[in-house]
Amino acid sequence: MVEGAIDRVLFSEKDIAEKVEELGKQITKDYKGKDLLLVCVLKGGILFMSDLSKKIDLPLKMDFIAVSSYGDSTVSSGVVKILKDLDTSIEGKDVLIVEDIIDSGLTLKYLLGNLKTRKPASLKVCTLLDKPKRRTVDLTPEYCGFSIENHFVVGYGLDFMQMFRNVPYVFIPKQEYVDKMQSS
Ligand SMILES: O=P(O)(O)OC[C@H]1O[C@H](OP(=O)(O)OP(=O)(O)O)[C@H](O)[C@@H]1O
Ligand code: HPA
Ligand SMILES: [Mg+2]
Repeated sequence: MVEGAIDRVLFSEKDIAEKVEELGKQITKDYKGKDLLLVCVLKGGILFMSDLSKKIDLPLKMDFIAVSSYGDSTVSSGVVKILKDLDTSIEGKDVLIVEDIIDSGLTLKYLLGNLKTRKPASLKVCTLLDKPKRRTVDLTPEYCGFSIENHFVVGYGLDFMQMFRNVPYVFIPKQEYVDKMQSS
């Protein structure tokens, strides 16, 4: 069913699993002895956070925040809204934000600014994908799975019109498919 929507698979399940393992090992080293709190940025970060957390061999906590700037569009509106806030205080904690993708950087810029005011001991970012050429604000993640060109990508948490988040790999959708869905 998904096949009809795919132009090209960018990262296979195996590519992703290997990268997640590598990132998990690095984070395990870097956060040893710290009070690690993973903050998943919903909804896109859910699959990555779930897999990544299993590869971090440390006691850690998790919390979730939901923000939105895209809605059903493939272009950021530039206006970021908190749809669901964290359940707990992050004061004194070593916070690692887990994102599926950094595109313009507007979502993260807003989140970093907002979370910084809550006095975490440290605040860093781990993203599966990064599109550095699309950046409109200056921002570099401490941990990044793959740097990609300016493609709209879908799968492994990333949606197109809220669909395909459950696809276990990352793909570029066919332009005809995107156009057809957006016009219907
Ligand atoms: O760097 P930016 O241009 O801000 O784009 C990146 C953000 O946009 C997407 O989320 P979206 O707001 O679409 O919500 P979702 O995670 O629920 O899909 C994605 O998951 C990132 O959070
Ligand atoms: O390439 C993307 N795909 C899906 N959602 C996104 N949000 C920002 N960039 C993207
Ligand atoms: Mg998101």
